[in-house]
Amino acid sequence: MTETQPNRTAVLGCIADDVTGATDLANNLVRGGMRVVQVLGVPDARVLANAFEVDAIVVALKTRSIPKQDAISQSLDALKSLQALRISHFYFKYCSTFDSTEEGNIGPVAEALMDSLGVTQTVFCPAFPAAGRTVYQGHLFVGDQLLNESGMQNHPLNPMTDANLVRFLGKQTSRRVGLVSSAVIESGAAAVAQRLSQLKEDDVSMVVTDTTSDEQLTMLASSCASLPLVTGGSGLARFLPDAYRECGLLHSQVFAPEVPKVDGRSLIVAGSCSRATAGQIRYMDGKCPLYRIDVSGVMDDPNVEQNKIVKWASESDPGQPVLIASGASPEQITETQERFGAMEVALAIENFLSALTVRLVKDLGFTRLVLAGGETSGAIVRELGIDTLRIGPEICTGVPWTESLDRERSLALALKSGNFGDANFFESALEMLR
Ligand SMILES: Nc1ncnc2c1ncn2[C@@H]1O[C@H](COP(=O)(O)OP(=O)(O)O)[C@@H](O)[C@H]1O
Ligand SMILES: O=C(O)[C@@H](O)C(=O)COP(=O)(O)O
Repeated sequence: MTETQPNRTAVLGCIADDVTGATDLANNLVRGGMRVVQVLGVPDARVLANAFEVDAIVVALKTRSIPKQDAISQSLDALKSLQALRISHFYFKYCSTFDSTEEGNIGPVAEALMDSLGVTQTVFCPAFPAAGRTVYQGHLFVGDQLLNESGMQNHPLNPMTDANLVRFLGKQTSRRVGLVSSAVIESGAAAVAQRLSQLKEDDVSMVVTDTTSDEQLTMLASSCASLPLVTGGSGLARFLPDAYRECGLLHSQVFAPEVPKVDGRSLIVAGSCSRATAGQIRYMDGKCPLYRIDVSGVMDDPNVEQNKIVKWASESDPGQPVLIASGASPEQITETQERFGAMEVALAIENFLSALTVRLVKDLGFTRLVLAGGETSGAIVRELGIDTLRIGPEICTGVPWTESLDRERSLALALKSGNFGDANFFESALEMLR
C-alpha cells in the first residue's frame, strides 16, 4: 500500500468491558478522525463483514462485573476475532473511574491479553481530562475529588474505595506495577520512553501513567503509538489516530459523522445510580412523564410492574419522551442489597429494564432510545438483539448518538455512561434528533 491510499481494513482493534465505555471510546476515535464501527459482543464473520473500510473496530463486551475467568475468556475470544482480520494494534478499554474490585477484572484481563499477544509491558491510562478524570502521582481524581470521595465509593457493583491505582492494580495481578509520574510526563516523549524501558528492565510490566491534560495525552499517544497493546479509558483514544497518522500506520482522512435519521417516539431508561444521572433525572422531573420503578415490586413480581409501566407509557402524550428510572439513594440501595443480595438486585433490575424496553420498542413503537448506565445499556442492547452500531456525532463528552445497523427498523441510541453529561443531557440529546 502506498502512503496516500486509505486503509481498507482496520488498524486498531478495541475490546471494551462495557457498552457505554465502548461508545465513549468509539466517539473519541471518531473525533480523532477514524472511521469506526462498534460491535456488540464477540463478533462472528457475518458481523465482521460490516467492518470493511473502517479504521477501528470496537468490540463492546459486558465483562466489567462478571467472574474473572469469564471476563478473560470473552476478552480473549474478542482478541482472536480481531486478529483474524490481521489487526496489529489493540486497545483494552475500561472505565475512566477504573471500575473494578480487588479481584479484577482490569488487571487479569490485561494480563491475559498481554500473554496472548506476547507483550511484556503495557500502559494503564484511565485519564480523561475532558471528562474531569485525571491521574496524579498514581492517584485518580474525578474533578477535584479523589476517586474514593467522588460518589464512586457508593457504586452498587464496584464501590471504588482506593484512589491509588498503583496499589489497587497491584492487588489484581501478580505482575509488578509501576508508575510514569507527572514529572516524567512533563519532561516529554523521550523521558517517557526512557522510564518505560527502565521499568521493563526492572520487570515492571504494568505501568500506570499520570496524566492531567490533553497536551500530556497527546504526547503519551505518540509515545504509545508503536505499542501493540494499550489500556485505558477513552481519553488516550482521542489522540491515538493522529499519532498513528504520524507514524504512517493510518492513512484515512478525517470525516464528519451524521446524526441518525430515525423518526418515532423517544424513551429514556436510566438504570444508573450515579450522581450525574440522578441530577439528569431530577432535571427532567416535570418536563416529561417520569416513572420511578418500585424495586421491591420488581423483585416480587416483575410482570406486574412491567404491565403497569407499559400501560402508563401507552397513555402518555406521544409528543413527549417518557423517562423510566430505577435509581435510589445510597441508603435505599444498601437496604435492598442487604435484603436480596447486590448482584441479584442488579441483575433483576437489568433484566427488568431490558424486557420492558423490548416491549416498549415492539409494542409502542419507541425508536429513539437514551439509555443511562453501562451495565444497564449493555443488558438492554443485548435483549434488543442489536449487534452493530454506526457512530454518530457527539452529544456531550464521552457520549455519541449511534444508530443500529442490523435491524429492519433502525433505532437511534444514545448509550450514556452513568457519570457523564450535564443536568440537561437527556433534553439536549433528544433535541439533536429534531
Ligand atoms: N435501586 C437500585 N438498587 C440497587 N441496584 C440498582 C438500582 N438501580 C439500578 N441498580 C443496578 O445498579 C447498576 C448500575 O450500573 P450501570 O448501569 O453500569 O450504571 P453506571 O453507569 O452508573 O455505573 C446496574 O446493575 C443496575 O441494575
Ligand atoms: O470511561 C468511562 O468513564 C466510560 O466510558 C465508562 O466506561 C463508564 O462506565 P459506566 O459508568 O458503567 O457507564
